[in-house]
Amino acid sequence: MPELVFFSGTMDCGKSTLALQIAHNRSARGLQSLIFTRDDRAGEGKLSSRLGLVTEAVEATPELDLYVFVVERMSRGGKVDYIVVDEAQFLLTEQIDQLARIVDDLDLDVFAFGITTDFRTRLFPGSQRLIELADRVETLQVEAMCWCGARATHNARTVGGEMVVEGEQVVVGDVGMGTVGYEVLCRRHHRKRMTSATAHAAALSPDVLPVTSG
Ligand SMILES: Nc1ncnc2c1ncn2[C@@H]1O[C@H](COP(=O)(O)OP(=O)(O)O)[C@@H](O)[C@H]1O
Ligand SMILES: Cc1cn([C@H]2C[C@H](O)[C@@H](COP(=O)(O)O)O2)c(=O)[nH]c1=O
Repeated sequence: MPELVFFSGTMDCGKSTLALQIAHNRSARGLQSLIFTRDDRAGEGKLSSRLGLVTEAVEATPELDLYVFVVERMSRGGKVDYIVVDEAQFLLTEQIDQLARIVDDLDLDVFAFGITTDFRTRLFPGSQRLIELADRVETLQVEAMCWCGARATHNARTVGGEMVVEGEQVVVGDVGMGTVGYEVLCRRHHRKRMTSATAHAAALSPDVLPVTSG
């Protein structure tokens, strides 16, 4: 039975790598993927992993009807055995509905990959719709870690090194890079707005040095 599967997690937990692995393993068995992505850091029409692998993909712009795109490709004789979608959090809710229709009406598996929540800990609309519609939601097995060693469950945004909790929901970027950067944290440290830089600064502060007697 074909499925809509949502592989979700924080940034930097290996989602794009798994997407590429699924496509690689299936293509080794002669199965043809159709890969969609949206706003990958590597540029338009790319699916890229931090391990250095990158592949061509169809850019799922807001105007693109994914169901119609797949039907047209198949009716022109194109082989499509399954669908991979990366950065699925950026898709419109209607596009997630189109993915569900691809599974139900075209009998194709759809593997969608994306972060669940934004830097304010709020669901992205695309991820919310995936949680509502997916046959399965899978958490990735390789855990991203907070600086404290706990499992990272949330994404923090930093601007000029400072953690922020206000701003545009979508700002394409990477962990630990650029003026606007991201860091994965556990919930406790996301709540306390404590990034690795803040924690490091606090550890160096004389206020927290052990008090010696005498
Ligand atoms: N130099 C490296 N050596 C080994 N693994 C790495 C290296 N750089 C990144 N990774 C792995 O790649 C993961 C990020 O993969 P990626 O697919 O880009 O993540 P996501 O799509 O979830 O943001 C990291 O969590 C880490 O496991
Ligand atoms: C938390 C958060 C992230 N983003 C952006 C930053 C990256 O471009 C992608 C996530 O990519 P990854 O492959 O999962 O690392 O999402 C954003 O726009 N808004 C946010 O709140």
